[in-house]
Amino acid sequence: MIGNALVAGIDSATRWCQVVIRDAATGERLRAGAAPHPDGTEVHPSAWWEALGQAVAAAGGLEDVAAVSIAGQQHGMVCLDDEGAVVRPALLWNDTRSARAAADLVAELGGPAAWADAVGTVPVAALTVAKLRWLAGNEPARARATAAVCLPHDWLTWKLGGGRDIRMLTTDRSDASGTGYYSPAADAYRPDLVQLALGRQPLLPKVLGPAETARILEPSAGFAPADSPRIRLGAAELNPLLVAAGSGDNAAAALGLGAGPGDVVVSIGTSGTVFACYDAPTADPTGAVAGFADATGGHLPLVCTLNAARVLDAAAALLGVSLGELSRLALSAPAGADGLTLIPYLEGERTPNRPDATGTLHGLRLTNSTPAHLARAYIEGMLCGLADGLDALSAVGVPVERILLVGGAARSEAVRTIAPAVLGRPVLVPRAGDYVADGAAKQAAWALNGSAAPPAWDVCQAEKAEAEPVPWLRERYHGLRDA
Ligand SMILES: Nc1ncnc2c1ncn2[C@@H]1O[C@H](COP(=O)(O)OP(=O)(O)O)[C@@H](O)[C@H]1O
Ligand SMILES: O=C(CO)[C@@H](O)[C@H](O)COP(=O)(O)O
Repeated sequence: MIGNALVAGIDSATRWCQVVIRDAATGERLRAGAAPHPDGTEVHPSAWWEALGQAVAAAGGLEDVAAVSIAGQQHGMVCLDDEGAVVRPALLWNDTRSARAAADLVAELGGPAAWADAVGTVPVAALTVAKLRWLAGNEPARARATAAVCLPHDWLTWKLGGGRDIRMLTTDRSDASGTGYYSPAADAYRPDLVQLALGRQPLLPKVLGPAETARILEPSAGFAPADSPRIRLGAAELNPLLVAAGSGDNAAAALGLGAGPGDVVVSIGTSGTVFACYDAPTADPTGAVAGFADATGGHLPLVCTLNAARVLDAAAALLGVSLGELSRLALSAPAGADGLTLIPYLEGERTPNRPDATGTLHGLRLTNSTPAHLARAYIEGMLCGLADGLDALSAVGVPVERILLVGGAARSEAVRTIAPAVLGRPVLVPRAGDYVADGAAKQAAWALNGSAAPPAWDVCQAEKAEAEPVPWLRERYHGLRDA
């Protein structure tokens, strides 16, 4: 029974940390706070801890909160020595230096199908397993010093619990499934694949079930971590704080949105992701669909692109306009931008696996060399990349009945207007919200009340956006993408 208990959900994303505090029984949103993370694809975990402290303080602290759960950016490699000290800055999901290592691992196990069978996912640079191989090959001393390997949400959960003994590290199925050395179909680590990547066996976090508790922090035990006075975790007279298992950020978003069978979430944030809650594991040998686990005990087939909202940031910077003006410009140009097409691989690409690719603008003419055409081409190109993700999910048998469009770029009117045309179906656009943090808050409430299912709070009011599909635009894109 959770009465009027409060729960906190934390989203430790690539570029910032967001904290949301809700009523555990009703789901009412009470307070929130945020703080930025440093830029870059290699970040010291202490920066996440610092930001988490600032975000918690901005959200009014956790003194009155009964349970907390942390969702985090997936795949980042956090290496700890046997004393629990960080061995090197974490390599993040969007760091592509491990592309060669991923290709080597794929070949060494016998090809993409062997990986899809083993762990549901074919390694690319993003996956932790590839980063481990990169570490072994490029920083052997640091590889030898690595006594434990964990993920961003695992590390933060452990820090919240005092962060001393590496044997106390925990993770959950959803985030473990993004390492490349955990099989969500078998619900087990694959130590042989860790051995293949690193040449030895570091300690791996214990994998908790979706509603399990990672730690209970007793006030009398003085649980406020000494190195972060900004996290005001509670005074002695207050109740214990339950720390739930946490999850990967996309799994938390699915939980926060209440995505059900037939729902596909298209999230346009720092990463572009297309994913669905699904009842069976997937094993896509093409590598397009990663066979991740969700945060409820099921599966989360997912396609991830590196080029999403930041493509629009780049377009706005190029044109010297705000994001609002970029949207207005794009909507003033015709569908297809009079032949102007962007292949949006500005950061290389993960799906398709082209880590060294660059972006290309095709079809420039005098008539379409305008800010409006350029704005339209950037948005259409970015959306074409995500539409390919939708096709890839369908190809592995995932039903697509409703599309939920979320993420920072869904705030753009042009994105909301053009998305149904490019994706070829109507989209539901939930009101802008912190769905990852909301999912984490639901998980905290679930662990707290010990019920069979997560709370059914409805935090997601959505509007429908419809448009005439433009299949010719995608055909043109495909021709240029594969040229
Ligand atoms: N109105 C807008 N138009 C286009 N992009 C936007 C708008 N508002 C925010 N964004 C972009 O959304 C991105 C952040 O998305 P978000 O989903 O919050 O991030 P993350 O994936 O890191 O959690 C940023 O690149 C930001 O510029
Ligand atoms: O790598 C993936 C999914 O496989 C990314 O989705 C990361 O989990 C980072 O997410 P954001 O910071 O964009 O939310």
